[in-house]
Amino acid sequence: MSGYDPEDDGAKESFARDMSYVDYLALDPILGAQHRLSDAHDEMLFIIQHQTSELWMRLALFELDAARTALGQGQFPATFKMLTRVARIYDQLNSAWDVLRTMTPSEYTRFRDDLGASSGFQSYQYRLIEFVLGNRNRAMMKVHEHRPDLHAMLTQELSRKSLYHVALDALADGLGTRFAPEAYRLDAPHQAQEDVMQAWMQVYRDPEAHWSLYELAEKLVDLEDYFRRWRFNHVTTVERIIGLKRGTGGTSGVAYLRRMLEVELFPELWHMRGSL
Ligand code: HEM
Ligand SMILES: N[C@@H](CC(=O)c1ccccc1NC=O)C(=O)O
Repeated sequence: MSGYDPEDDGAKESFARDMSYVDYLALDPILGAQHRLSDAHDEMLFIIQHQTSELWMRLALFELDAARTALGQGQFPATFKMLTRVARIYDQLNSAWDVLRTMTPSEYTRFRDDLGASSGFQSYQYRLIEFVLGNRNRAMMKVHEHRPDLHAMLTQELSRKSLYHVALDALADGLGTRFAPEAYRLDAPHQAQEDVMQAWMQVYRDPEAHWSLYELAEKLVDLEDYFRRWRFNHVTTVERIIGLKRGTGGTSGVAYLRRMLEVELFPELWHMRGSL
């Protein structure tokens, strides 16, 4: 495109008084926030990988919260669209591990000590996502006590119904039934309930009769499937990079992360499949 001058083409070029791309996207704070603590080349990758993950998690939270509201109002198509978007976000996060995996243990050790006791274990957005979905463990909030604002955000989330609780309301309404209160505990991980499992089985045995609930169930399973892949990619990357060392956050590291692979967000949706 030799000789091309955007001005001849009508491109606006003076932004002294108008909002520009840089202004709108707040690129100064965002692109000025990569503060390496070492001179290790790979630390830049490490920081950006985490910052981009946190940005995608921000969007995931935004969508999950809106999906929860829409579902509470019986707006199934809008809910499905947002849940599909969250699954796509996880697809993005899952692919991103391929970039981080280019870092070897030799390269990571060059700056690991500089990380101190900081760890993804302290990602409040990750914990909020778990809380919104229904995996609620108050013990995970303790690391945020030094930040009353973040602690309050997590506490506030525990006072609301989880996305799964709202899905169970929709399920109960659709089938004209009610579930025992154990299904609705606000501040504990959701435990599989027999009545809920029976209800989902009713839906799967006659999908045509309960199409919206059937679609909702599959969206939730899809979401959990992607979420599980994220956990698996994380633990595999961690093992590849630090082996069985303890985590900077103080946990057993890979052993802890393997244990987390067993978490079930929507247990009845997985358990009932073997009985169909
Ligand atoms: C070199 C790469 C990485 C290593 C070696 C690593 C290591 C670890 C370890 C050992 C833990 C357990 C907690 C601890 O004691 O520190 C952990 C937790 C965690 N990490 Fe990473 N991690 C890496 C990359 C990432 C990335 C890219 C993210 C994306 C945000 C992330 C997010 C998390 C989260 C959310 C937890 C808490 C998981 C839970 O409680 O279930 N990590 N990580
Ligand atoms: N827990 C990691 C350190 C780590 O990965 C980390 C450190 C600071 C900020 C984010 C991190 N990512 C995930 O845990 C480790 O034990 O090496």
